[in-house]
Amino acid sequence: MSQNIAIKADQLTKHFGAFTAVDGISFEVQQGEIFGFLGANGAGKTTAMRMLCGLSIPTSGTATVAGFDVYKQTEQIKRNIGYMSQKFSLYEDLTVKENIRFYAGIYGKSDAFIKEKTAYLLQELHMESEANKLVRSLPLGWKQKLAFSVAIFHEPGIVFLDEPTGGVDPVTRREFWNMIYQAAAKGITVFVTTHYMDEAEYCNRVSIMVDGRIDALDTPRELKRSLQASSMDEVFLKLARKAKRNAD
Ligand SMILES: Nc1ncnc2c1ncn2[C@@H]1O[C@H](COP(=O)(O)OP(=O)(O)OP(=O)(O)O)[C@@H](O)[C@H]1O
Repeated sequence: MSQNIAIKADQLTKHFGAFTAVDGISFEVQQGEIFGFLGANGAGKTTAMRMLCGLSIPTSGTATVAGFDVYKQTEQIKRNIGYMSQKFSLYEDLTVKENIRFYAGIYGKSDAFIKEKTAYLLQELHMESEANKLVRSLPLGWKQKLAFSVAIFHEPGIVFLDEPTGGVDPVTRREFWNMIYQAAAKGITVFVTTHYMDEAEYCNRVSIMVDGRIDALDTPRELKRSLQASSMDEVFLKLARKAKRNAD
């Protein structure tokens, strides 16, 4: 069966001066896959993700995202992906509706598309009565769901999520993951970092970064089997224990 490759990295590397933040990582992510990108604090996840999103030029190595080159085609990458950063970038002093309109406008969507899809989205999120409220006034979990919805509003093929569920309760995280599954079921490739090991179990495949390198990459089931671990928590602890790099 031939599958489409959404993301391909080969020896991708990033130096900051003499420090190697990302050290020759290589992997492929298939279209529609939920790919977990794990690692301890400071392992290099955000740096790697920023290179893949066309936000930071690599020092060496190669990578393509949605078929576009991370050195030469960063604008095409940005148009074809969604990105939810750790400090997810909703405007707190705009309303829910204004935020949606703002981001949809960046991607050049028509007024008709924005109007129809906004109505659908607010209904899906059960946020119709919040439409005209400032984002500042929303609970964190709602903001995160809204930020995710905004990140995929322009219907990209790939979405990058950098610790999208930090700081919210398990029920809200579970609801967030239902949204991720729905996106993946529509064929959107999901590249997600998380520190929650229960979330790692929800991924199709998981890579674990240690000190800038990918130390393990497989399905959660296979990782547990090969490391003789009963949970992803244990897998993570066994690998992360080897880290020499100090977290910030
Ligand atoms: N602009 C920069 N200049 C210098 N060093 C940097 C820069 N950005 C990141 N680093 C360093 O690179 C390393 C990897 O950082 P990165 O943020 O990619 O890690 P991470 O795995 O995403 O961590 P976290 O889980 O805490 O977000 C860290 O030691 C960090 O201090």
